[in-house]
Amino acid sequence: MPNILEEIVEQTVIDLRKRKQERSFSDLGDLELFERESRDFGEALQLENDVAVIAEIKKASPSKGLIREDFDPQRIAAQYQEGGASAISVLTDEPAFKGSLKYLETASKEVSIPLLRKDFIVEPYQVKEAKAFGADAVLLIATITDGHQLQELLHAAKEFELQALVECYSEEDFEYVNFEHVDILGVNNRDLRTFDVDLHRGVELLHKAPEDTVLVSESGLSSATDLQFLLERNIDAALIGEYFMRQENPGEAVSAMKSELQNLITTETK
Ligand SMILES: O=C(O)c1ccccc1NCC(=O)[C@H](O)[C@H](O)COP(=O)(O)O
Repeated sequence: MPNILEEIVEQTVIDLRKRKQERSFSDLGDLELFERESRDFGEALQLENDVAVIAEIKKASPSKGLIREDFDPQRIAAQYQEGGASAISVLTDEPAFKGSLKYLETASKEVSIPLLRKDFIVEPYQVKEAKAFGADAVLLIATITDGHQLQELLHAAKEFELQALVECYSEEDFEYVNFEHVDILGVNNRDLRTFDVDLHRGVELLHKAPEDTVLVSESGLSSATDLQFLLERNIDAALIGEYFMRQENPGEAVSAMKSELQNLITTETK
């Protein structure tokens, strides 16, 4: 596992320990949103002649520090939905990303499109927490788990009626992924040792998944040309955070990127 992930997970586990002392696993089931019916994340990512955009609510990151000063998760969620995002990813990790479960809860009450909890999930407690704060899907990072742990987390996701986006960074991570239980695969284009982004490498890895897997390209995407690159290679969805968060109206930026992609497609088929 790259060092940066080791550091993030170490802090996440300390933070998680505190939350578990404040609220037990069974008490999570008493929270208001726990009974809410999940929205279909996987289905939302499968569009005809288009790339679904998973727009991310991301205040800060370890590589860039504070990304957005004027940060109102409720407004951003509403703008993303209005701009045509297919789903929203909410970073809930506090130590490294200044995220919060409260942002997830706020977004869940604001929009009707599916929500992904983006965090560093290592225990079933965090999966139940995702459900209790309004998520429809969880990100499970293969490289921070072993095969057994990943299976346990996938099982928890199923129990709480959440879908799972399983994320790989490298070919070695595929060892832990049992595709009989994984329908949605993401590959992170960012090399965590150098922070360099390589879309070609990401797509190459995604194509190693079985044919009916929903494929998601993650990180470093910032233009309609990037989406066109993905569309031409049969990638279903793009997870985009920093680029949208740096725009004045993140939702208008989603809408502009999606229309530009359609223009590019039409121009090239003329
Ligand atoms: O964003 C980071 O710096 C980062 C560093 C270490 C581990 C994960 C990291 N990001 C999480 C993500 O995967 C991204 O937030 C997500 O894919 C969106 O990426 P981007 O569009 O580049 O903000």
